[in-house]
Amino acid sequence: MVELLTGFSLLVQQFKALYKKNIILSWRNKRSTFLQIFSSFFFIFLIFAIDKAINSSLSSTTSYKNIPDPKPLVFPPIPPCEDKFFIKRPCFDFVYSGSGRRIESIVERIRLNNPGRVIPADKVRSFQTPDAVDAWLYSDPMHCPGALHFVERNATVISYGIQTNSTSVPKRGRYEDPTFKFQIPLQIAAEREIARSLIGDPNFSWVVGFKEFAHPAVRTFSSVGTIGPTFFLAIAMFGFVFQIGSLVIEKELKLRQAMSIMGLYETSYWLSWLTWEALITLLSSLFTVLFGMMFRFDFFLHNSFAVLFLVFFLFQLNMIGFAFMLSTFISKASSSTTVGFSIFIVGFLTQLVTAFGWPYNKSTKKKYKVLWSLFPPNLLAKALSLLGSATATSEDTGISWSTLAKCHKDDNECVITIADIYKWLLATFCLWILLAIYFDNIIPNSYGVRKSLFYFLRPGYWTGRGGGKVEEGGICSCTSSIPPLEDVIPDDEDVREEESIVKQQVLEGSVDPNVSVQIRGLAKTYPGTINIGCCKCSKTSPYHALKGLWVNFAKNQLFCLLGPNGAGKTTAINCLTGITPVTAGDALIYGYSVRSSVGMSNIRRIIGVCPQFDILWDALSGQEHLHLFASIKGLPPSSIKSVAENSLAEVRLVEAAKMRSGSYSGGMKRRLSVAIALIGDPKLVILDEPTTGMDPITRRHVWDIIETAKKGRAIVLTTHSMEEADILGDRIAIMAKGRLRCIGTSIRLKSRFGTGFIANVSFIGSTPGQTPNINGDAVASTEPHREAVKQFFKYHLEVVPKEENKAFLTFVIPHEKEGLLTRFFAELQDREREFGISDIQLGLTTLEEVFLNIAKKAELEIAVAEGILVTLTLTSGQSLEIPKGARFVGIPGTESAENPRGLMVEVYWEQDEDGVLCISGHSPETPIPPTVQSTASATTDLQLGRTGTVHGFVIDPSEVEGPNHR
Ligand SMILES: Nc1ncnc2c1ncn2[C@@H]1O[C@H](COP(=O)(O)OP(=O)(O)OP(=O)(O)O)[C@@H](O)[C@H]1O
Repeated sequence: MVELLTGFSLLVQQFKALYKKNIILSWRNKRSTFLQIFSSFFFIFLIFAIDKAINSSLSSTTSYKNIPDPKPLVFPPIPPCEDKFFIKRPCFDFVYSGSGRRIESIVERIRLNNPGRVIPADKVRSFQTPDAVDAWLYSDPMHCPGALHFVERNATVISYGIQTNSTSVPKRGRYEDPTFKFQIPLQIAAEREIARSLIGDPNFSWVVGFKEFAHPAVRTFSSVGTIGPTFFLAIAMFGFVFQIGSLVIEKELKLRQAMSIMGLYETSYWLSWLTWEALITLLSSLFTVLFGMMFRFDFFLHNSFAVLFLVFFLFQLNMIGFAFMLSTFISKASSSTTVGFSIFIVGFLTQLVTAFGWPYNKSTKKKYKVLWSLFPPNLLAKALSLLGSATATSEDTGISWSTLAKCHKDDNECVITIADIYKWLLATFCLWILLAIYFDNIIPNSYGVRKSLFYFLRPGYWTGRGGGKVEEGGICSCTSSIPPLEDVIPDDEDVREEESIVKQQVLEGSVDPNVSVQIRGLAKTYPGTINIGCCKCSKTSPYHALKGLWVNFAKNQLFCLLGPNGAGKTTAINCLTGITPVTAGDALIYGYSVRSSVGMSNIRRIIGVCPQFDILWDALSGQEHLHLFASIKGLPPSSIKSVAENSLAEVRLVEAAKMRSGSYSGGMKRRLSVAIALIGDPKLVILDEPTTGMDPITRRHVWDIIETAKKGRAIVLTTHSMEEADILGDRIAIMAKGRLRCIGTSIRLKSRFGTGFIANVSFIGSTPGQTPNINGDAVASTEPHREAVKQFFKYHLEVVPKEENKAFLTFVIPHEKEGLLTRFFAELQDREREFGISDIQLGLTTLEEVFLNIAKKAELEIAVAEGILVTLTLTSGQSLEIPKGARFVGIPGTESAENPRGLMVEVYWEQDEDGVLCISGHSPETPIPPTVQSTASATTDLQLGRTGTVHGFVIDPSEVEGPNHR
């Protein structure tokens, strides 16, 4: 036997294998990995394009340009009113108030002497008083950019006033400056003409020049700092959505569960994802900064490379941690895009709020800052705004490693620095990871299993001794009380005997060395839950899926568990593999208890499981699956390759070894699952319906593999194929409704539960060659023959037909009549012509029949216990209400002189595809035999039912068939 790795070396091996799996998955999913790493190029290009558009709209403003040597602006003219942004036509270049000849002449000269353009007379409007101007401006807004108010005080004094619309109005991204555009030209014109008028020289030289400061270009708008947060959030969203998707899909497809059963350490699992995503994030951040530099943004060129890189890296890492945490709440991978989109929208809005200065200012309380900083996009917005304002002008040197913890010298509202943001991002990242692990443990998994809210307070959790204790049901739902399980003594003698052997061994504390698994009264009740929703409460009642199993599985043997759907087979397997906790009882696997966490971790090392549904990664090949599971199992690294090769050869997948399992056929997937279950030489192999979906050739091949695998180990197999059970099973048990109904070898079951021999008699005139005429004469002619044959069977073998129709009769002949059969059939054959028989078929009972009988019996048991009534419609048209499952039913009111005890029918029951019992037909009405005690007169069941239907009365089959008849 191979020595498996343990402890730290196993953890490292598992980590490496999972890390490799993540690399392969990312490589096979190139498009999303490419987007994760390089999407920054696209977004930075967008920022670049937006920046260019903004720059071109700002290029006409002087603040944008470097002005080392400003030009003087001489005689700025009064512009035409149409030049004003947003003007209503007709408009006036200016209006004025004041009266008198001198004022009129001043206005006249302003018009005529306007530099470069004479202002037309109809473009100037006069008013008597300033109040009149105001009234006009108020009632006709936006028809004029400025007004002059003249007052002639005396011959040497003329005063004037100016009004302009000081609102700076934007147009196509530019702003109008009313002071320079309207106010100053009006002022110069008014003063010039007043001076000339007072001096009396109309040509008096009046030169006024304006000159702005020499200044470097000022970038009051940082594209990266302003629109960057949204774009960089979008970049991070790729990684965020892919990460949630990857984690949830492994949960949804139960891949994680499968790895856990194989003995996967949680630490390896989380570490493998974390380190891989950290690497992708690192590359993505590196390229973000490099692309930013490539597009020559001051933001990227002037701030230190390391500072920028850390901002993007820590932010994206934080988002990955956030994704880890959110993934614990999501159960469907398809929801990850919706979650990502919602986070993006919320992030966009909160980043807007952050950009407006809230809550990172001195007046906002600290608690709001703390709360706000818990959402990573807000920290990014703040960091980018700090880095943006640190590179606003060419004078600003940006933020370097040494100024990381310092506020910008002009920032009076500085409450947070880049260094603080780093600390916040790191701290919240750790918080998300811890919360992810915590929620992962306390939120019920797909089997409804979770740990208690305070599981981490148990010392056993940290020491590995007793920390595996789990609970069932949601956190916000209370489980209803579980009704006790009644102690039922099994009907079947073999099951009773098996139970007493196990109980005896438990009592004596003796361990049979030939026993691999000892199941000791294993019971499983799924707790009913009361889910308290916002509008209504939903309640489910507890369900006893396993009602106390006592059984030993021997070594070197295949134990086959059969049972109808819902019998509890998978539940039993899940209890053995630790997927679901047991409610009562225990199971020892090679001496280790499934109830103890230490026992369970030992069990995981010695079992291999092929689950009911294939649990495989579509993107991994068969070979990669085997390498991964062999590593998780702890096989020494040197042996993994050869073990995988042998396994592939065993299941005939060598040629498909390198093909992705997504392209495997159903049968190939099942074979791969069987190979995974057998890897690492497990001492107990559990195969849950391993041959489902296989063609007969492949199935036979897998049977060979299983047969070979029996040596040296115990195998538990569940199947719905009776042939498979018959061929492979050394011991077979049939379960129904959570209990073992029978146990033993195939032959024993057939002889005990098989109905014996089945004889099928068909009649001349009913076969295709002898099709009856349209009136059914030929069929009608079989009636006397059928009666004669029935009498013949009744007389010689004491059997009545199990099934009959116009074409044939089916008789079940019990085993004890075996001795009479040779003579009986010889005679029947001799009288074939006389009886109008066309064919006689005789067959042995099959395991399938045993199965159907047991399943039906269990169903009847439940039906009788529940006392459900169903309606039986007789051929006469009369309806009877009878208990579900009743076989012989007496018809009330049929007593006559001829039949003093009345008439009865035998009801035939069958199970539909859901296993529910329904009536398939009934025998002709026959007189109730005198041996029957319970008749209509003896029962009180004669009254009319609720619906007015008559109740039939149940007759004990033993009274009809006699005590020896089964
Ligand atoms: N998590 C659960 N919560 C409540 N009831 C459950 C749960 N899992 C299984 N059951 C119920 O327990 C019963 C046994 O289910 P189980 O899956 O063990 O049957 P099975 O014998 O494996 O059937 P199949 O042949 O269809 O696989 C079923 O009635 C099922 O509805």
